[in-house]
Amino acid sequence: MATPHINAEVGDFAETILMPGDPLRAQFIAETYLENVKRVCDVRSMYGFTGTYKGKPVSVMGHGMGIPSCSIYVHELIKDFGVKNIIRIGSCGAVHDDVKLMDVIIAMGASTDSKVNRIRFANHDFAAIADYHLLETAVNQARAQNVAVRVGNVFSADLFYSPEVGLFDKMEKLGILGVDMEAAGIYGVAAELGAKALTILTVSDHIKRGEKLSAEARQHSFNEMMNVALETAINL
Ligand SMILES: O=P(O)(O)O[C@H]1O[C@H](CO)[C@@H](O)[C@H]1O
Ligand SMILES: O=c1cc[nH]c(=O)[nH]1
Repeated sequence: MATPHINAEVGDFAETILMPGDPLRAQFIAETYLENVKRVCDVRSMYGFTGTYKGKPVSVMGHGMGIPSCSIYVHELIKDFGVKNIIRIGSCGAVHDDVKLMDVIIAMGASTDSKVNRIRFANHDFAAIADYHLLETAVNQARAQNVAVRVGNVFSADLFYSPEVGLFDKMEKLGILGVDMEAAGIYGVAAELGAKALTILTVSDHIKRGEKLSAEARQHSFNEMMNVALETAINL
């Protein structure tokens, strides 16, 4: 039955869903990679699609920007629509000298300045981590496709434009590979509701060097990440 944010029916989504922040990236993926595609929801133009990839069912849907937005969609997809595996496919900023635009990062864990996981966990630190099977499958699929991936810790920030002087230097020192705005929240929702989650990111900005991809490139050019995510989705 439809929820306040997803106007689909039970059974409309596959067990595994790919989720970018941008609903137009979701549409691009559905139109470019999936066959037999049906648009299954469109509330607030947050488009969701289900189709097949190499004959196996896969869904793709946007989740918006920031932990509050993605938490609503991921919660309802798991609880109301039976989705079992969430694979976020996002963009991120880099802070390390040796990480460059278009590099692909797999978030083994996600640090954050958001309080959501403390709210879930009696104000204690919660280690927001990827599901190991999803992680291992993604690494294996990347190797099979000769896609170089970095695997490690990312940082999910509440603010895209951070006023905290020096925060990015601290991140670099602590080995944070990329900065996004959702991974830690999605890992928290998945843990709370007993689902599996993974985040794969493509570097769209170098925060320290001031380098940026265009909006068009963020929507249409992340093919290596899409291929790794789609092959992961059908090899679980
Ligand atoms: O490209 P997406 O998946 O939206 O991810 C990143 O891009 C947005 C900010 O530009 C935030 O949602 C951030 O996490
Ligand atoms: O959250 C994000 C996403 C892309 N680039 C950034 O700098 N931060």
